[in-house]
Amino acid sequence: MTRLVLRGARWPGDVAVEDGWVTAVGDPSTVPALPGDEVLRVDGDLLTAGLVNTHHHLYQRITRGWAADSTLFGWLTTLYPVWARLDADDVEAAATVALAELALSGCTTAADHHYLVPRGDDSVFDRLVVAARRVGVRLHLARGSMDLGESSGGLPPDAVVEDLDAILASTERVVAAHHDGVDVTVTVAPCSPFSVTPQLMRSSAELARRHGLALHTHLAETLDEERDALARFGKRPLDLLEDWGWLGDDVWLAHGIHFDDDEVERLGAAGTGVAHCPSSNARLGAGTCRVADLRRAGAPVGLGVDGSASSEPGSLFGELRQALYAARLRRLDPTELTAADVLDVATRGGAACLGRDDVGELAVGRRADVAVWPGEDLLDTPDPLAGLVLGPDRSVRHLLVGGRRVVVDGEPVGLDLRAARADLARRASRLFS
Ligand SMILES: Nc1nc2[nH]c(O)nc2c(=O)[nH]1
Repeated sequence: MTRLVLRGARWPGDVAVEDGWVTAVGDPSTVPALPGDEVLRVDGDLLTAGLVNTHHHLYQRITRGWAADSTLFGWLTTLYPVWARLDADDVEAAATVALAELALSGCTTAADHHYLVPRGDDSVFDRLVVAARRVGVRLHLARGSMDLGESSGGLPPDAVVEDLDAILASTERVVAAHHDGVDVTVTVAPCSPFSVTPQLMRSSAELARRHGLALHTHLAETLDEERDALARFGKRPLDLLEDWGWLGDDVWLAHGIHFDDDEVERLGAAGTGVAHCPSSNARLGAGTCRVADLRRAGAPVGLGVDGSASSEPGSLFGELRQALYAARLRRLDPTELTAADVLDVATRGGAACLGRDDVGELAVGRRADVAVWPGEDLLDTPDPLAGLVLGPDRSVRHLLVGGRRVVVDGEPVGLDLRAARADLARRASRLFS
């Protein structure tokens, strides 16, 4: 197979890619020209490992801007009935646009927590895989689920929850149909403490461990969630999680904001990861994740966009700066999280949350998932990575996933994004007409 060499980058130098893997990184003497090389000039640009998005709800790209000033519970109760009207075509259309936008923002691996199965139609999971293959991004398909409706004390209306047995059977089907652990990785992902039964949490852990799959759920996102857990169970969310057998290094949690010191230590000791979603947390007034404390305690922390209904830009690149700002505001300390720290969270930290050691680093022996960031406006900055994180919003010039070109010259390959957005806008307007 032809070797592809990216030449002329300001950071970290030249990169060679063969058969989907990085085979050399460094100055031109480390990556000498070989006959037959294909060369991609990236003069003055900055290369990073592809960013890893550890939490998203791709379908929510169809409901941007709803319940704009609501808390999580108000936002959810406004949107559940709207989402109940979606069908599998809507989900595929929304996922296609959301994934293309993620790719443009440097994301090569995306975890999608999909817990909405309208009218029991679990072909939505097949459609998410279709969308990911069309765009070319690796998918961690978190088969979400809710089985605690309003009539049983849950937050969601009964119309959007599923039956426990149906959830487990469907999860088995989705694993058999799609899990390969490289391009598509299935995760077992009951939704949140106020939308699931303890039986679903325990059965999901059993199913996941039988197949060697990871577990994912929302936890400690809001004080409303904490009050609900205390009222219904007399326990804090993390204690419930532990009761359900979920405290382990095969688990990562979305948001993970409201942890006390002891809980931070327990998460670190267990190696349980946290998907930090700074824009969504701010948009919903949920709080600020203790990113630096969790990392110091040994818990993997990754970055997540969350759905575009609570994080409208849908840009993983944008979350880098947002994470840095949030951490510094929380502590009133500009050294709390550096640009290098947030890049580490968005790459190696995210990969660790997802249980992967083949992605998340631009290094020999890792998969060739590479983001090429335009660098011409950063030539006057002494620290190009700080300039990248702190600087203006940007999209990738090119994006490689396993050496495949997914974005070229700022455009998704093989997808008419303008037409896909127009189709999605038509579908979205139907929801409020
Ligand atoms: N930010 C979000 N939090 C959630 N909790 C829950 O149960 N669903 C959601 C969601 O869609 N977004």
